[in-house]
This record gives sequence, C-alpha cells and structure tokens, in this order.
Amino acid sequence: MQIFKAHWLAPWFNHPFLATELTADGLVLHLKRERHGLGWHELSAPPRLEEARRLYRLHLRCHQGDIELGWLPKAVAEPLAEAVTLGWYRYHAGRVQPLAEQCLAALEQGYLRHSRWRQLKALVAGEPVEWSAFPPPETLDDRARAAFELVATVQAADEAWRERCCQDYCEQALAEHGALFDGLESHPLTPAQRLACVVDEDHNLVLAGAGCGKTSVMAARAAFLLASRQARADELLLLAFGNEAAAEMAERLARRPETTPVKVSTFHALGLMILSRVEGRTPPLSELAQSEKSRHGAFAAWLEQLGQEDEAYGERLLDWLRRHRFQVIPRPDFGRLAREWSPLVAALKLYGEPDPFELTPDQAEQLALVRPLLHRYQAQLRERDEIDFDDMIEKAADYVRLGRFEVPWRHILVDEFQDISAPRAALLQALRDAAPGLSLFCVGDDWQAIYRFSGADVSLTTRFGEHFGASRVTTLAQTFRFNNRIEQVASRFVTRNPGQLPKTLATHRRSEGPCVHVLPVDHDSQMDAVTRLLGQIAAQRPEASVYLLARFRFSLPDESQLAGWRRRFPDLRLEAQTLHGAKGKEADCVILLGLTRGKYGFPPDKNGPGLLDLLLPDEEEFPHAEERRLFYVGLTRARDQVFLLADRQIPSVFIKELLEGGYPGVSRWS
Ligand SMILES: Nc1ncnc2c1ncn2[C@@H]1O[C@H](COP(=O)(O)OP(=O)(O)OP(=O)(O)O)[C@@H](O)[C@H]1O
Repeated sequence: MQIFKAHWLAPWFNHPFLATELTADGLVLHLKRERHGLGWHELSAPPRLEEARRLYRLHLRCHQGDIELGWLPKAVAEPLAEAVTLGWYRYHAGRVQPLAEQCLAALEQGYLRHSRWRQLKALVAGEPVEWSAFPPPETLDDRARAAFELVATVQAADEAWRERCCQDYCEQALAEHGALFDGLESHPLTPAQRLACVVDEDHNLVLAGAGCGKTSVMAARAAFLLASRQARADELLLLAFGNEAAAEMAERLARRPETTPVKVSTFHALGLMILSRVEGRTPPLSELAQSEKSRHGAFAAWLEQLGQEDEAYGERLLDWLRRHRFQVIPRPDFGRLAREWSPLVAALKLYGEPDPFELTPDQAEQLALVRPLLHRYQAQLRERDEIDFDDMIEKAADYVRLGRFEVPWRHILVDEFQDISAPRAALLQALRDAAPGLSLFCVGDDWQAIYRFSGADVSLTTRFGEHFGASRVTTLAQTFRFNNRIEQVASRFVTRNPGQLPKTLATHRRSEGPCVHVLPVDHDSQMDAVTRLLGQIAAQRPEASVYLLARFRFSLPDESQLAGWRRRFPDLRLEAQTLHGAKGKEADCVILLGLTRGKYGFPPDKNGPGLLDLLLPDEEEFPHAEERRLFYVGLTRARDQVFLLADRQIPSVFIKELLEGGYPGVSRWS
C-alpha cells in the first residue's frame, strides 16, 4: 500500500484532500473526515499532471465527473501520477491483453476477408476506452504495451487499413510460394494469375476472357491452398459443369502429386452425394431426367394423349401447329414438338410462370398448351416417387440449410461460373452459410455465357457481389491461346453488345496477316470445302490440331466422314464438336460450319423473343446476345487460324457483320 500526501498547508487553504492511497482496486482519497474510494473502473482516462504555483495538481477524469487532487509537492505528484497511470493501465490490461490475443488470432488467419474483418471489429466494439487517444506509458511492460497498441490500431482501422492488410498478405504469400507458381504448369504463372490464386475474400471471382488461363488458375489455386496449409485435400471441392470438364480438371490435378487427392465433382454429382448421405440411399433419379431420349419420348406420347383425352386441347394444339407451319398431316410430328418444347417445360418448372402481361396472345396460347405437359411430368415423378436434377439440386440445398448435411469443405472452387443457374447458386450459398469460414472461388467469363437456354443466369457473374455479398473480383488481361488478330475480331464482335462487361485482352502471340478467314461455300459442297481446307492445313502444318465446330450437331460431319479425313490426313489431330461442347477446349485451327440463315442457321432466326426467352431470367435486349457469345466461343477456340464456311447464298448475319463491319483481321477467300 502506498500513501501520497498533499502539502501540509493544504487544509489551511481549505483543500479537501489530505492524502491519496493506492490499492489494487483503485485509489482511496483521504478527506478531512472521511475516506472516499475510487475504483480504476471509475476513471475514464489516465491522470493528467499540471503545475500550479510551484505545486502540482492531478486531474482525474471520472465517469461521474472530474476530480482534482491539488497541493501536491513535485516529489509526491510525479510518483503519484506515474503510479495512478500504471495502476489504471494494469487494471485495463487484464481485459485488453486477452482481447489483443483474440485480435491477433483473427489477423493471423490469413487474408483479412470481410467476414473476418467484421469479427475483428466486433471484438473491439465493446471496448470502453478509445485506446488510440491514450498511448500506453513506457513504464508498462512490453507485452501489455503491445496489447494496447494492437487494440488501438484495430479500433482505429478503416477500410483502407483492411486493404493494406490484404495486400501485405498477398505479397507475403506470393513471395513464399513463388517457386510453386513457377513450376505448377508447363509455363510459369503470370503475376496476375498468381495474385488471382492468393486473393482470399469470402467470395472470389476471377473474371477473364477466353484463353487467359482461368483453368490453370483454378488448378494453381488448389495447389496453393494445400501448399500454404490453408486447407487439407479433403477440405477442397472443385466443381465443374460437365463430366468431361470434371474429368479434365481431375486429370490436370493428377499431374501434380500434391493435388492428386483433391475432389472434383459436377453439380449433379454433388447433389447426388448430398442426397445419398442424408437419405442413406441412392436418390431415385427419374429415367426422364437422365435420358433426353426417354424424356422426349414421354413428352411426345403425352402430347398425343392430351389431344385424345381432351378434344378442345387437341383442337387448339392442331391450330397452333398449323399457324406455326408444323406438319400436321397425316398426323403431327409429336417427336419434333417434344424436342422443341422440352426446354419450355424445364424453364417453366425452374422459373415458374412468366408475367402474363408480357406474353403475346400466341405465346399465352403456347404456354397454355405446354403447362399440361409439365403437370404430367410432375405427376409421373410423384407417382413413382422419383426426382429430376432440378429437384435434386433444390433438395440438396434444403438439406444443407436444415443442417442435415455436414459440410466438410472450407474452399469451394467453381469453373465456368458464367453458366451457373439460380438453383445451383442457391446450393452454393447454402453450403457457404452452413460452414462458417467457407470461401467461394469462381472463375468465369461473361463473354462466354452460353447456357441461358437451359436456365443459366449470367447476372450471377456480372453482379457477383450483389448476389453473394462480400466479394473480390480479380481480372486476367493476357490471353495465351490466340493471337492478336483473332483477339481483335473476337473481342470486337462480342463487345458490340454493351451489356457485356468491358475487358482488355493483351495477346501473348502475334500475327501480322489476317487469321479469321471467310470462305463462301455452296450449301451442298460444304464437306468438299472442308476436305480442301484440311489438305491445305496438312500441307502447311502436318501435325496441326483442327476443330470442326458448328451451332447444331447436324451441321457437323458424321463419323464415317471424319474417319475418312483421319485416314487421308493421318497426322492432323481432328475433332468435331458442337460449339456448346467445345467450351474450354482449344486447337490450332478452327473450321466453323453451318454459317447460314434460317431457323437452324447461326444465329437461328426468331421472330422476336420466343416463349423460352420470357420464361428464362433476365432477358437481354441486344439482338442475338447469347448467339454472339457462342460465336465468340467458336472464334476463341483457335490458336492460329479460324476458317468460317459461310453459306454462299444465304450467309449468316454474323458473316455479313464481319465482312461489312470494318473488322480489321478478317479476310475473304474466293
Ligand atoms: N502463364 C501462362 N503462360 C503460358 N501459357 C499459359 C499460361 N497460362 C495459361 N496458359 C495456356 O493458355 C491456354 C489457355 O488456358 P486455359 O484453358 O486455362 O484458359 P481459360 O481461361 O480457361 O480459357 P477458356 O475460357 O477459353 O476456356 C492453355 O494452353 C494454357 O496452357
């Protein structure tokens, strides 16, 4: 116990305080006739010493009002001030030190994501003192001082500070893992690709044009998370859209021993896995969902039945078909109708009824004819206690939300994000909400969004942050696949639609001459033109890879034709694929077939938006917006040369645009 006495003259001048005693809990003020206890908690600031006519007074700022201890000789005042200061800080240190440790633990978790930032700020929110106003005294021990300083920093930290922490984290991660990024792929990753791998916000989107190495980045991100021990292999989930893309990604990861055990799944396989775990059985997936042929067969049969069971329906159907120039004699081609209406049934199920005020009378009639098909489809699923893929994804999301599925992942990486649909995004959101600290890492390119017809919603990419919350978008601006000439044509073509996000693409490869060639061909001699072209390619580059691409499968050569070419040009690596199937792939040369006009042209002719457009989310205003992106996908599969086989009589409007729209890198062959 220490007692600090006021000057002996103090009482003669009616000063009430005679002495001050220091205890573990605070101060005891000795007055003339009483003693007054003042706990440390009652002081709202450290004391302030002031000289007053050769004596000193100590100001104590208290929550109840200020107190002044006057008449203190210097020899008493200074040690008293120091002791009160130390006592006050030590009292608060009991709370501030553990708090600082919590802050440090939060900061050491890595990238200061928004969620961690909110937790960090919440930690210091209840702190009664704004510590930046009271720097701790030198006399306090180092650990306690550091604690006060850290808490003061966190209290004062703003968004710019958070940004700096994120940058520091990235710089450190890049320096530590430089060798990993150098050697992961056959080529060292660029600085932008590396940065995209280490940025670790709650929701991350890597946005880049074709050929910028998004898939390389996704594989490298997985390797980085493992190498930096931020996740174990079983805490990573990589999602790809189709089985083929998933297999390719798995194969890519398998090339490096450290990423071999990482799980790559499709959305469907993920849904199946969640349902199987929760229900303890393989989900009863309907044959109608699994086989397009069965679905179309069932729809055709139901259309016929509906007409037989309900005369009015049959009449209206016939009437609608006649008006739309369907063949109805001797009987309607229900198979074709089933194929054409199947996406309408799927969209109606997925997105519900459209706004009736937006429908023309013809579309309202078509919807009335399609609706019973959906009812039959749903009734069959119910009767057989079966589900389809949409039900599966929805059910999986419900199980996750209800906590019936324990989410084992800390990082979910999604490829080709631009093609995600709202229900799949909802599943991702459910997984994220169920696993605190789970981060989403998505790579995509809104210029390559080509699955709107099957429910994809590109706004989930273009308005990523609005949909997912705290997010960081990184961009890759260098493309490695194609040369400057192809880039000029492809980028210009796709960005004629102002709705596409602006991107600048620098090319790694350069070419002086035109690399996009338009070859007018007669419709019937298209395959002869391909033969001649393959001969020319083989003469110049015998081992080139060549992709034959088309909007519709029927525009592609059949297997026997392909086999013939393969025999004739044995060293060429020849593949044929629809444009949708070619997503994510590349070849030295691309030959694009079927560039004609008409209902099955490219783009397919439509009289205004069809019913499907109105059923799907976010109808786009720019003409042929999705078809233009598909054309972009086609152009950007080529590393060196693109050959566009255009119908000589009725060329596609895209060809007209390329030839007449002042596109610099396009040549016309006669
Ligand atoms: N840093 C790099 N240096 C050299 N080549 C690279 C680099 N990164 C990627 N590549 C190559 O660029 C090509 C395109 O890469 P990738 O397929 O990952 O691109 P992508 O962005 O996924 O393209 P797309 O969107 O068209 O599918 C591949 O051949 C890949 O090996």
